[in-house]
This record gives sequence, structure tokens and C-alpha cells, in this order.
Amino acid sequence: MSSTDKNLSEFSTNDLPDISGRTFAIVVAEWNHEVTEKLFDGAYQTLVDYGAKPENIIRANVPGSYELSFGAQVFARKQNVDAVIALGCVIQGETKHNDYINHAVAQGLTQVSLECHKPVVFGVLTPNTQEQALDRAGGKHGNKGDEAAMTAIKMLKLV
Ligand SMILES: Nc1c(NC[C@H](O)[C@H](O)[C@H](O)CO)[nH]c(=O)[nH]c1=O
Ligand SMILES: CC(=O)[C@@H](O)COP(=O)(O)O
Repeated sequence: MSSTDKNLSEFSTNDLPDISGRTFAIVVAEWNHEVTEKLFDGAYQTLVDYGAKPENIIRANVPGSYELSFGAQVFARKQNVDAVIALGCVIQGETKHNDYINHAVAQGLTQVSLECHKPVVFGVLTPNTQEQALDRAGGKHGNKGDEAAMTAIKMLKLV
């Protein structure tokens, strides 16, 4: 499906769970921080807008997206954390390095989620260019951070 001129962050907000007592951990990759900070801002604001208490939102940084899996596991194993949101941006370079990172972090986050029986949300941009990244971090295609936060909220209906 083409993304041309689409806001990819449009989502239903019907029948959402009460998250006023829920705790969220947001793990943020520092690589491409000018993008990941925008993802964090979107995720944080979405959680607060839909009822999360600021004091129940934990943030931790990791160097790069490859480290998101370990950072997510640290928080997913904590009994007081209800959901983890992993945010990163892996921009294609000259080699296949981005492919290895993207596959590793997608697989790693899935493994953590299943191992810990807890929602762990993949909020990692995998753009070809910086422009594509910014378009999805509060630009014309929405904010992947908003989407990731809403995904975490909706998954808490299951647990
Ligand atoms: N090139 C990008 C990276 N590279 C760093 C890796 O994520 C990792 O920190 C390193 O391989 C050491 O383990 N990370 C991003 O998040 N985005 C990139 O574009
Ligand atoms: C995606 C990355 O790891 C980034 O450093 C680009 O690396 P390269 O140009 O060496 O593929």
C-alpha cells in the first residue's frame, strides 16, 4: 500500500482500557536522536492524552536500535511495568548493516514480549532517508511514536 500523502497514524480510539493505574516503560535509541526524540514526544503525549499518569511513564535510553531488545527486556521483566514501547530509527546506509539491525531488533523485541508475557511494541522506523524518517516522526505521515503508544494501550485490554 502506498504511503503517498497518507497519515499513517490514524487509529480507532473506541473501547480503550483504563490506563490510569498502568505503568509504561519507553526505551529510546539515541542514534538519530533528532528523530527518536520526536517519536518519544509523540508516544509520551499519547499515553498522557489517553489517561496514563506522568509518574507512571518510565524512560530509558540505549545507544542504538540494536540495544532496544535488551533495554526492553530489562523493563519487561519488572513486575510493576505493564507494557514496554521501544523507539528507534535505523536509516539505510551504504551497506546491509541496517538490515541486520532491523531484523535483529524486530526478532529481539518479539522474543522479549513472548518470554515476559507482556506487550513490547515495535516503534522503530526503518526509512531509506532522513526525510522519510522525519515524515513519520511528526511529519506528513504522522508519528510512529503515537502509533506505538496506542498499540501499547490497546494491547493492555488483553492482559
Ligand atoms: N546506523 C544506526 C544504528 N547503528 C548502531 C546499532 O544500533 C548498534 O548500536 C551498534 O551496532 C552497536 O551494537 N542504530 C540506530 O538506531 N540507527 C541507525 O541508523
Ligand atoms: C544503518 C547503520 O548502521 C548506519 O551506520 C549506516 O551504516 P553503513 O553506511 O556503513 O551501511
